Amino acid sequence: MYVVDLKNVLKRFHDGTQMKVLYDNMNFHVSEGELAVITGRKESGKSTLLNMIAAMTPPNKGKVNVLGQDLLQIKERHEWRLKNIGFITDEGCLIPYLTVKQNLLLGIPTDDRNFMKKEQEAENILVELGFTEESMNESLEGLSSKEQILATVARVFMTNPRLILADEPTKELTGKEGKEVLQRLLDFARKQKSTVVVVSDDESIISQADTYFILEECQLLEKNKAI
Ligand SMILES: Nc1ncnc2c1ncn2[C@@H]1O[C@H](COP(=O)(O)OP(=O)(O)OP(=O)(O)O)[C@@H](O)[C@H]1O
Repeated sequence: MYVVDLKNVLKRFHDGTQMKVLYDNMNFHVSEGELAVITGRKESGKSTLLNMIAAMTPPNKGKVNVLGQDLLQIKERHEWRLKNIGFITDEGCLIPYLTVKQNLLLGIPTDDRNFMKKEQEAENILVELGFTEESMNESLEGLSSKEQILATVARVFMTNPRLILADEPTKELTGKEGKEVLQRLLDFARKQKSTVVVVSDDESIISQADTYFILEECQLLEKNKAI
């Protein structure tokens, strides 16, 4: 079974003056545990593709099946997404004045009988991602951009998602820092056996991909990794 399976997908938007076709009769699939990397020129539809896989925007035609589920048939899309998908972008979704650890434990009351277990889990994830005791107890706004993105990654891993979608998560970082964040993300995903679809043109990530695609002329073309 494919974790992501798009068949004959058409997606178009009207920008007010004309119709823009992003994909036409496009097919794309990713197997369980794989790392698929997607690149493409600006505004070719990379973010829209991840949004479609996360059931945030439907195709105009064709089928989108994710984790064995026809997305058009899901009634509670938000719940389904929270349960199954980890979405990582460079836009912060955490609360700046809370500490990293508090952000990871958000929504779990301290008197919940699982709180201590969850706290331990949060600490383990943060240590794995390179946080120290001190930095995990620092408010988010006191951290570097690199640490803030790693905190977002940690929050996603707290939900143990089967599928991780990452949309240029390190766009705002320098080459070296960006590579480090992506590498930590991939190492952790591999350990959790999550399937990953990442939009990135970082060559060190492309070289580790199981499959590598370029979004071009309304199609996802599979490319040889030797670029
Ligand atoms: N909800 C929408 N309504 C109208 N047009 C949209 C909508 N979402 C995306 N588009 C258009 O679709 C095109 C592709 O957008 P998308 O963000 O998916 O591309 P991208 O490849 O991720 O771009 P970038 O490389 O700049 O991040 C753009 O022209 C964008 O304006």
